[in-house]
Formats: sequence, C-alpha cells, structure tokens
Amino acid sequence: MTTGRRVALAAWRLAWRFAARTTIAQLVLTVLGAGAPVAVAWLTKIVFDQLSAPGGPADLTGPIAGLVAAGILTALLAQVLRYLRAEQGRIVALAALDQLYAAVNRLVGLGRFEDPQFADRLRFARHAGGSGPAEIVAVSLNLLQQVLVTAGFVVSLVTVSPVLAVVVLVGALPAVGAEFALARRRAETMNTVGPHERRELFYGQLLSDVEAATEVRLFGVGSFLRGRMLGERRTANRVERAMDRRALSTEALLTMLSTGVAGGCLVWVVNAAAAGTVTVGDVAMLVAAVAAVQAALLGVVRDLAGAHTQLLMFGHYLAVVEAEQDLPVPARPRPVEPLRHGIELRDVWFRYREDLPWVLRGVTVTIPKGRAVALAGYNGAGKSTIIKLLCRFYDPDRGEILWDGVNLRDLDPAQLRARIAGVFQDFVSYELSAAENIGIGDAEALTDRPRIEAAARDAGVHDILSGLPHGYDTLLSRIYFAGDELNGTTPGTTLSGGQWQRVAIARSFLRGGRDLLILDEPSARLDAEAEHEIHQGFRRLRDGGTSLLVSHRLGTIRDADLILVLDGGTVAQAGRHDELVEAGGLYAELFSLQAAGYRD
Ligand SMILES: Nc1ncnc2c1ncn2[C@@H]1O[C@H](COP(=O)(O)OP(=O)(O)OP(=O)(O)O)[C@@H](O)[C@H]1O
Repeated sequence: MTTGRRVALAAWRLAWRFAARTTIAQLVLTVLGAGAPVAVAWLTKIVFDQLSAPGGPADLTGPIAGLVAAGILTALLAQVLRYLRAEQGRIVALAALDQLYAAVNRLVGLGRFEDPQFADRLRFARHAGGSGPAEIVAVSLNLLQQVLVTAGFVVSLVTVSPVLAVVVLVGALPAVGAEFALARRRAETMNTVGPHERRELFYGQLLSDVEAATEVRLFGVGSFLRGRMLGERRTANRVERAMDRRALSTEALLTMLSTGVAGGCLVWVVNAAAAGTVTVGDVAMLVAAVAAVQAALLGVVRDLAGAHTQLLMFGHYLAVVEAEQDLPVPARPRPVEPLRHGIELRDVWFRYREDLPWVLRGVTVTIPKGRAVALAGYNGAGKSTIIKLLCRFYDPDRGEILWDGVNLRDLDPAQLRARIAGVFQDFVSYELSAAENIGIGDAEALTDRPRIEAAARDAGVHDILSGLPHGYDTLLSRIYFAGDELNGTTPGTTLSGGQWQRVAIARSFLRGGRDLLILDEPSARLDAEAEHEIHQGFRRLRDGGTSLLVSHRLGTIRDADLILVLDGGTVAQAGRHDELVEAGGLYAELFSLQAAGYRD
C-alpha cells in the first residue's frame, strides 16, 4: 500500500472510530449535494426547451418547483455540511491530540527529544495532526462529490455531443498534471522551510521569554537575536516566494487553457443551435456542463493537491504516534522489587551519539543499599550522565546497569522510576500553583495538602509559600494570569532562584521512602544557612536509604559513605573523604582549592 493511501486510511479510521455518525451524515449529504447541480441543469434545459417549443410553453410548474427545491436544498446542504465538518473536526482533533501526546509520553528515553528530525515531525504533528484527519475526510468527500458531479455532467454532455464531452475532459488533463507537480513542490518547500521556522521560533521565544530578558538586555544582544530571527524568516520567505511564483505562472496558464476550451465549446454550440442541430435547452445544458465539469475537475485536482499536503502533515503525526520506543522495553518486564543489595554499573560505556566522543569509558561501581554515595569531578566529567543512565533515560552502549543483579533493560522503566526520588540539576519551575509545584512530585499527593505542606516544611519553604498572596494556591508564574475563582484575574507571583530550588527539593521530599534518592546539585542556588539545613534534611531523608549525590561543593559530600571521583570517563578515585584527602590526587586537589578559597 502506498504511503499516501495508508495515511488516508488511518485518517478515515480515526474519524470513523471517534465520529462515525457525523461521517455517515456527511457522506449522505455529499451524494445529495452532487446530484443537485446536475438536476438543476436538466430542469433548466426542460424549461428552455418548453419555452422555445413550436406550440408555445406547456405547464412549467413542475420544473420550476423542482428548480426552487434544488436551490433551497443546495444552500441548506452547504450549511449543514459546514456544521458537520466543524463538529467532526472538533471531535477528531481532540482524539488525535490525545493520541499524539499519549504517544509522546510513552517514549521511555530522552533520545528522540534530542533528535532534530523528530522535533520537526513533532512540530508538524502538533500543528496539523489534530485537524488533519477531519480535513482528509472532508477532502475525500469533496473529491467524491466532484467526481459524481463530473460523471453526471459528462453523461449529460454526451446527450448533446459526445465529441464535446471528450474535448472538455481532455482539456482538463494538463491541469491535473500541473497541479500534481505543484503539490509535490509545495510539500518539498514545507520540508525545506521547517527547520528555518523552528529556529525563527527559537529566536522569537528568546526575545520574548521572561527568563532570557535579563541577559538579553544586559548583554545588549536583542538586535543580534532579532537579526538572526529575521535571517531565518528571510530564508524561509525566499523558498516560499519561489514556490508561489511557480504556482502563479502555472495556474495562470491553466486558467487560460480552461477558458479557451470553454470558449471553443460555446462557439460550437451557438453555431449548432443557429443551424438547428441542437435545441436552446441543449445550449443551456452545455454552458452549465462545461463550467461545472471544468470547475469540478479543477476542484478534484486542487483537492488532491490539498490532500497531498494534508497527507504529508498527517503522515508526520502518524510517524510520531507510531514511533517505536527509542529504548527497547521488554514485553514482559520483570517486577522492580524493593532494593535489597544495591545498584551496580558494570563496565559501562556511553556516548550521546555515535559521532560524539565517549562520556563514560568503562565505569564499574556499586551503590550499596543503605549507603550515601557521592560523585565528584570536573564539569563535563559525566556525573549527570550516570544519573540519567540510572533512571534509564538512555541505555549504556556497552556494559550493563543492574538493580539487585537484574539488568535495567529487563525492568519496566515506569516501575523503576517510581522507586526513585530526586532533584535534578536543571529542575523545572512549573507555571502552576505553589501546591501543584510540590504535589507534582507524587501524582497521588497532588490534592493532599497536609503532605505537601509537610514536604515544604522539610525543604524550609513553608513560611515563604504560606506568605504568598493566596498561600499555596498562588500561581507561580510571571506570564500567566491566575484565572480561577479564587485568584480572579490577578497576575501570578514568582520566587527567587533559591526559593524555586527549595520547591524542587520539597518535590523530592514528597517522594520520601523511595529506594534511591538522586540529588544532582540540589543546593547550588541556596545560601549557606539554607544549604546546611537542606543537607540535614537530606540526611534524615536518606537515613537508612540509598542515595547518590552530585555536588561541586565538596563540603556537602564529605560525610558520604563512598565518594567516586570521575575523570576522563572513568572512576579515577574511590573512597571516603578522609581517605581521598590523604591519598592525594584529583579529589585532594579540588578540596584544597575550595578550602583555600574559603580561607583566603
Ligand atoms: N544530551 C546530550 N547530548 C550530547 N552531549 C551531551 C548531552 N548531555 C551531556 N552531554 C555531554 O556529555 C558530557 C558529560 O556531561 P554531564 O552533564 O554528564 O557532565 P557533569 O559531570 O554532570 O558536568 P557538570 O559538573 O558541569 O554538571 C559533556 O561533555 C556534555 O557536553
């Protein structure tokens, strides 16, 4: 099956599954709608023939009543069809949107999100995927209508002159070919323009993003970014302009061709009527038929061209919805049991892509249950990478990671992650209420205010949040209005960097009792007193539990049971703080540099 047909069938299947009734209703109205213009042409012919009949006109009540009924039906059908299309569009778009984001959520790893081609597909899918199925159905029904109209008029034309029927049909062929060629080019244009539009959007967002506003102003890079953004737009415009010019010249030629054919037919039929070989009614029929067949055929071609673009867009949607997992997930995963012995990285090699250098080169370490392990090392040494591998956002290229001896690849990633709590270096500040910002750490606790407040207390942020204009219900956002009943339309409030970090920490406290606590620079933005308090909190939280802490502030990891020093993609040193300081080497060097920094 060709890709186009497969995509069209998928769109129909979706429309059928979620909006069968509106689809059937449209189908019926489409067939009725196709009969109306043919009936009007025949009734007109009858009226004209009767008027010019030698014995004077017969009773015209029937044909006239038929014409009035056909006129009313045509107008009504168009309106009802428009409503049904919109309704079907709403129903199917909702289902398509749901399926799209369910598919995005299903992706286990992070790899696809970092793939530019996938990002482009996702953008197209988001943009057109929702409306795609309904539009494809509408285009298919339009096509059906045009084909029925054409067939009806061709049969009618044959009764006047079979030759003319052939001339009208053949005259439309170049238009069919040209419009198809244009459609293919339009699709290529969209693919070329896509990456430029994505970058244009990125620069536009930077220029309007509240987070970036400070640096953009301080560094005075607004004009630079605007220049880049306009550059991308200009490139996209150049490609689109070339396409539009080609379309303009082709369509102008096609219009002249169809007008020529219509004119030729008219001259012939008028001469034939003058010579008495055809009736006045035949002239009326031919004029209506030529116009209708040309319009219908051009409509068919344009619909097909439109369908081509829609199919391409919906093809991107399907590609996302049907995307295979970036990481293999076992059909029958082994249950993730509570950690009993520990997590082991065995000769782990990893790089983010084949064309990028190795980040980890044979890392072998054990994180024993109930122990606090810390990772230290230069920037870019691979500390966060180890954390991402432990959460199975990526798989090692070589070697394995074992949870009590079971390879992470054999576990269900969602179950594995349910056993992990953590604060990430690049934690998210959600544009949600303060309570939701914490509650999101454990979906079950989203409405459990006492638990949320207890977590906030442990993270030292309870007083700050309860002092906000609407307490925990305050929207933490600088860009959205709080639109709910409680807050009316007042703008949201935001927090300082350290306060946001405490909220992220509270989120992790909400997940207390998990088997593994991961802390990647959890206190980088905190003041000294807060850092001290928070680390006390972490100590309590990890007491008896297993934790992995990454911090450049070596003072915060000195009481870890095991410190691993990463260098050059391997574990260069391992031991307790005192042992490492005594042994000399990288850790001792980093520690004495930091200590000197505090003394000087
Ligand atoms: N998503 C990614 N795609 C490609 N390369 C990446 C990606 N994430 C990290 N890297 C690269 O992998 C290397 C290790 O990064 P990682 O974040 O693990 O270091 P780190 O030790 O945590 O550093 P830091 O102390 O600065 O946080 C770096 O060279 C980085 O550029």
